[in-house]
Parts: sequence; structure tokens; C-alpha cells
Amino acid sequence: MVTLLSNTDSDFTARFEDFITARRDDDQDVSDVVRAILTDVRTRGDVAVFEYTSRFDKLDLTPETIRVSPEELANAKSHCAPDVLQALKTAAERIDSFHRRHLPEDDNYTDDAGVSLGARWTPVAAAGIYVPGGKAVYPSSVLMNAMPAKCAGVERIVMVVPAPNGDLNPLVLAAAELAGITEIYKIGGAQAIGALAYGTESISPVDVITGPGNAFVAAAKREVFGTVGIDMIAGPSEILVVADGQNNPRWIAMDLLSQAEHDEVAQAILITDDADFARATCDAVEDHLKTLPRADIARKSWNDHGAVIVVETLDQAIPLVNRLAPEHLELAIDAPRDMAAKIPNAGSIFLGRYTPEAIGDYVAGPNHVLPTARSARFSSGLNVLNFMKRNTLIECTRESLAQIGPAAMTLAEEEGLQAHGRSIGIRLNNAPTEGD
Ligand SMILES: NC(=O)c1ccc[n+]([C@@H]2O[C@H](COP(=O)([O-])OP(=O)(O)OC[C@H]3O[C@@H](n4cnc5c(N)ncnc54)[C@H](O)[C@@H]3O)[C@@H](O)[C@H]2O)c1
Ligand SMILES: N[C@H](CO)Cc1c[nH]c[nH+]1
Ligand SMILES: [Zn+2]
Repeated sequence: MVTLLSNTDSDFTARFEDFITARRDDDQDVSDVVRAILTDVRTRGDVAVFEYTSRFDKLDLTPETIRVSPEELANAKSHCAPDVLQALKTAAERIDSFHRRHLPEDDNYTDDAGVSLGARWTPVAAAGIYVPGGKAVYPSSVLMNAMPAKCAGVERIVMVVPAPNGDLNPLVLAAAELAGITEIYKIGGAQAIGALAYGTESISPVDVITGPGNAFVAAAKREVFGTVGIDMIAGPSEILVVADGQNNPRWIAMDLLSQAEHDEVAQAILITDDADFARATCDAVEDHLKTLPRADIARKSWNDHGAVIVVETLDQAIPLVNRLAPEHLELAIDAPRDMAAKIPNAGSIFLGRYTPEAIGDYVAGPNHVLPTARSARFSSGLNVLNFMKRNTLIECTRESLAQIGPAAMTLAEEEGLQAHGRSIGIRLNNAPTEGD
């Protein structure tokens, strides 16, 4: 049964916090499983990856078959309808043009003391991109990962995607081909993340791993962070809709189900100031579930992880949204930008009654790989910077070193770090010590 809360109930705060905590506890169980898989992959390499792929994806791999062949890649397009390929191209162009705008510029200048300073952006050498494929196929996620990596100038892009029972969706491969990705492995889950992070006999390790996935994938990325960089925690999908009573409940119900249908542990939440509208939306959810092919998944998600929260005024939704920090936030209200200005904690915000979340999943342009599990409090959606790092550059002349050096020497003295101070003084000949 979907969780129903009203902020006029005396126990509202406690129940709201319980709702948040329950989800965090589920994540802990998954992390234990994932740690064991990662240790195994790190120790036994390919053999462990093959065993887990056989167990979870019912696919027996060998060193010869783990990688998608050039023929498989080249043939994929012929299995896709022209209008579908055209839609993929439209998506690719829009994603590319949005992400290209965010390429950072280098900064070089000489300051008043005569010190030349710079900040220079460089791409990582190798990126591993995770494309989910357990319960649905995600050609769109190929593009969402690959386009920013390409924009950033990453030389080696390695894609992993599970192929349950050996089935690899042709459009997933067509998307990879469109993006110019040729190194693709038929593996998924925590074992794929381990292979990318630690390397195996078949796969050289990468520097950064990006992309969305189920709870196992998200937990694995969290675990390997430090060995490699990661974009963020992008786990099971979430949607939070703030809607007033002016909306069509059938529209809002479908928006909630659009994310619930991803995964039994996806999360859909409605916050409204209209109790009648809340009831009508719940009825509409039940009605839509009768017609959706993925109703089993969506129903379990809605019943186990969904929530409907009725507030007295829409302003009271704001602190709740910031606390929940959802992956996707729809503001189906008048003046949505006024509310959006007060909500820093959301992965992507969909403004107004004509911006369903699904448009952002495919073609709007911004990335659909977004922070989940409340990590939108501190992280952002996938973007070009996830594939880049910044080097700083410092160049002193003797004169500029003489200007700023003494302050550094003073601080080094205070820290008790003699070699630091003397490495400056030795150049300025003002800290003469025997042997310098
Ligand atoms: N946050 C985002 O940006 C975003 C974007 C797109 C999709 N998603 C999410 O990605 C997920 C896709 O999930 P999916 O399952 O379809 O594909 P997936 O590729 O993420 O997961 C499939 C893999 O999970 C592993 N697995 C399954 N059951 C397991 C178990 N019991 N123990 C250990 N490993 C197990 C298997 O190795 C399998 O290959 C959904 O949760 C969806 O909501 C999130
Ligand atoms: N809603 C997902 C992100 O949580 C992305 C996606 C891909 N395809 C459909 N939806
Ligand atoms: Zn979606």
C-alpha cells in the first residue's frame, strides 16, 4: 500500500523521517552482497566475471565472446527501423549541443606580484560507461553517457552492458556506433563495475566510471570510488511531483508511473495541497496500471516505495522536497520557477504542466543520469566535467618569488616544516644555512 501522509497529522515528522530511513536500510543489505562480488572480481579477474554473468544474466562468456565484435556492431543498425534511428539521432544532437555548452575554459593570468597562474582542464584518459540492461533496455543511456565523454575529449571509452540470456538490444549497439564507441563488453552489475575499476585479463582498467544502474550497480560504484573516479550515485529512478488541484490527475498519475515502471525499488512521490486531487491521482494510478505492460514492476514500486503527502499549503512542500532531494522533480503548479528558486536539492527540475519528466529521459538535452538516494544534496547530473580534471599551473620568477616567498617561509616556520621554508629561502639566498 502506498504510504499516505498528511502534514497536519501529529506524527507526521516521525513518519516522514521513517519513510526516508527505510530506504537507506535497504541500500545497506545490497552493499554487503556487492562487496563480496567486487573482492572476487579483484582477486580472480575474468573467471569471477564469467561466473557472476552466468549466475545473474544466464550467459556463458569466454575471453573470445565477452567483447562485442566489430561485425555485431556494424550489423546492429540493420535491425533498427529508420524512424527509430532518426529519433536516436535527434536525441544525440540535442544531448550533444546541451553538453558542449558546458565545456570549461582554461584560465591563465599573471597577478600583481608577477606570478603566472593557470587552471587547465584535461580529459581523463579512459572512461568506463555503464549502460543498464537487466529489466529494460536503455539506448538513451548510451547517448547520455557517451555524448559528454566525447565532448570532453576522452580518448578511450569503454562501454559495459548486460546481455541477459545473450540478448543484446540492437538499438543499444546502434547508439554506441552512432557515438563512435567500439570497445563494448557484454557484462553488467557489480561484476562489470569491478572489471572496469580493477581490470581483468580481458579488460584494461579505466580512470572513471559513469552511468546509471540498479541498486547493485550503484552500490558497486560507491565501493570502487577512490580506485577510480565516479560520476555520482545514480541508482533506481525517483520522481517527486509537486502538483496543485488544477492538474489532470491522469497526467500526474502517468508521470509517477513513468519512473515506477523502471524498477520495483524505484520511487514515486506526490506532494499536493489538495486531498481530493490526491485521491483522484491514486485512483488514476490504479486505472493506468491496468493498461501498462510493466504493471507488475510499477505496482510493486508504487505500493512499497511510493508516497502521497498532503500539505496545507504548497509552500510547506519546499522543505520536504529539499529533505528528500529527489532525482527528478516536477513542479506542476502556477509560477513553478518561483518554487524552483527555493529548491537547491533536486537532480533535474521539470517546470510547469507541460514538461513531463519523460521528455528529459530522452530528448530535452540535459543528462538523464542523475543523483538518487538523496545524493542530489551534494552532487549533480552527469556532465562533461565528470570526464575531466583540472590541473593548476604556477610559475614564479626570481622577482615574484621574492615578493610572495617570505610569507610562505613564515607559515612554514610556524608549521615547523623547515625544508619547506628553506626550499624557498635557498633560491632567494636569504635563509643561508650551512650546506644550502
Ligand atoms: N539514476 C539514473 O540516472 C538512472 C537512469 C536510468 C536508469 N536508472 C535505473 O537503472 C536501473 C536499471 O536496472 P536493471 O536491473 O534494468 O539493469 P542493470 O544493468 O542496472 O542491472 C542488471 C544487473 O544487476 C545484477 N543483479 C541483478 N540481481 C542481482 C542480485 N540479486 N545480486 C547481485 N547482482 C544482481 C546483475 O549482474 C545484472 O547484470 C533501474 O533501477 C533504473 O531505475 C537510473
Ligand atoms: N528515468 C531514467 C533516469 O532515472 C532514465 C531513462 C532512460 N529511459 C527511460 N528513462
Ligand atoms: Zn525514465
